[in-house]
Amino acid sequence: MSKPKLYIVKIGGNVLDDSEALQQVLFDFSQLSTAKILVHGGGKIATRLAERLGVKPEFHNGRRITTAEMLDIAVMSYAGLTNKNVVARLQSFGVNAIGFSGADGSLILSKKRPAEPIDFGFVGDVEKVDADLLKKLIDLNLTVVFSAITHDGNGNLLNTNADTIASEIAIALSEAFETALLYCFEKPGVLLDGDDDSSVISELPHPDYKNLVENGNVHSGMLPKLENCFHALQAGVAEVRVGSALMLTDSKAGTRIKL
Ligand SMILES: Nc1ncnc2c1ncn2[C@@H]1O[C@H](COP(=O)(O)OP(=O)(O)O)[C@@H](O)[C@H]1O
Ligand SMILES: CC(=O)N[C@@H](CCC(=O)OP(=O)(O)O)C(=O)O
Repeated sequence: MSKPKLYIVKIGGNVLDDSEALQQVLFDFSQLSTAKILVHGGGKIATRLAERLGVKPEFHNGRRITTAEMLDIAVMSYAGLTNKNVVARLQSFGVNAIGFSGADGSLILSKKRPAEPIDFGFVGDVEKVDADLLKKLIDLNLTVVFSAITHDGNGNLLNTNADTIASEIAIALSEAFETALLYCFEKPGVLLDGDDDSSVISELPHPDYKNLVENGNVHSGMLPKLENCFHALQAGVAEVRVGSALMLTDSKAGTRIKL
């Protein structure tokens, strides 16, 4: 018997930061007729909140260093304001959305990243996703909305990259579902030329990706995103695409990642 389809859709910081773009992506998400899970980031919003609160955001090679103060802000911003806004908007579209961090129901357990070679602070690497509980929530017709916060099982919350949360959830649910992992961001796909939106690469197999990295066509946030994509495919996720909200209504939109 074939498995039921499950969409895991991740929305990035620039989309969350643009009220109209967010409304469109959430509406399109609400129209998916199969089971679905939403994962959101919000790095940009947390950085702005930190600045407003007089906390200096710190980064190493573009990746956030989560100090104790920054962790508090991340929890307030991701698991609080952003998560609840997304849930409320989905409710307005008739989706029975329920917002969680990884600590809720212990849905995502993580481990604090070692301080060597670089100390990223209170950052968690995903150890376990409770696929059974997620499946039960899906069976209840609930649409889970995850923020980028997990826990270590010892009472500590940890900041966890939202792209990684999305790929680990997709992997954990791939036994029970035919999983489609969609990374929605502000561009139409992986671009050959970052400044030219018409240069979308429609299919990206791993050898081509390696060439793009060598030639500098793919850089910064797109590097870990694509690493998550290939990891997900290797671990049994059926379909992985990167692109704009158009992917939710058009199966040909965005960049299809291949092994
Ligand atoms: N070849 C490429 N095509 C598209 N975007 C790219 C490319 N190389 C680097 N990028 C950058 O990657 C960013 C997306 O990564 P990131 O900011 O982590 O996404 P998200 O908004 O999902 O968190 C884009 O905003 C863009 O600046
Ligand atoms: C550990 C880590 O990288 N945490 C991310 C979580 C938010 C996120 O992933 O947001 P985007 O998807 O909008 O980038 C951060 O604090 O920036």
